[in-house]
Amino acid sequence: MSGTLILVRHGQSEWNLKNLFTGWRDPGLTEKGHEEAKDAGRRLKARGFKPDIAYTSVLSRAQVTNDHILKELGREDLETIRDQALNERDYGDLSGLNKDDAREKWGEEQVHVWRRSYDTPPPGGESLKDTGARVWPYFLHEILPHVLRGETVLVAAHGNSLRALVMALDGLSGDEIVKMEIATGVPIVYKLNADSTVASKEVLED
Ligand SMILES: O=C(O)[C@H](O)COP(=O)(O)O
Repeated sequence: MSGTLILVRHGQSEWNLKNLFTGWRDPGLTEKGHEEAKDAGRRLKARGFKPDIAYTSVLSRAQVTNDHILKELGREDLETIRDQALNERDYGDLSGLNKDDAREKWGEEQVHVWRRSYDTPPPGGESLKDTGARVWPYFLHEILPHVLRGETVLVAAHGNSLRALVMALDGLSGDEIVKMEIATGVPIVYKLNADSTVASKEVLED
C-alpha cells in the first residue's frame, strides 16, 4: 500500500446557483458552497485524514474550498500549490451563458454532448479529452510522486478537471464517463498501491 489521494470538487459557486456555464470564469462560492466546503473538511477530520500537501487550481472557488478544508483540519499553514493545469474545463463561447437558454438554442442533446461527452469540445472550448491532456500529465509529474512516497494529498478542483482524473484512475471508457457526475464538496478518497494502481476508492457522502 502506498499513499492517499483526496479529490474534492469546490462547493456550490454563484454561477452554479445561477445555472451558468462557468469554465475559466471566476465567481465565488455561495453561502451553501462555503458550508459544503467546511463540511468536506469536517468529514475528512472525522475520518482522521491529515494531508501532507494540497493542490488546487488558479480559480478562487477551488482555492477557497481548499482553505475551508485545511482550516477544519487545523492545517491552515499547509503548503498549497496552485496551478492552472487543475482549472475547470474551458467552456469557451458557452462561458457565462445560462444552461437552460443554451438547451433552448442548440437542443438538449447537443448541450448534453458538450457537457458530458469525452471528445466533443464546446465551441471555442475544451473537450474532456483536452482537459485530461493537461490534468493527467500534471497529476503524473507533480501529484502522484507524493502519493507514491506514502503521503496524503488533497486536490481541491472542479467538476470536469476531476472527471478527467477519475476517468483515468478508474479506467473508464469514453462511453462510461458520460454518466459520471462529481458532487460539490463530497470528498473522494483513493488509496493507491505502490505501482500506482487503485487499491480502494471511497466517496465520503453523508
Ligand atoms: O464550468 C461549469 O459550468 C461547472 O463548473 C461545471 O459545469 P457542467 O456540469 O455543465 O460541466
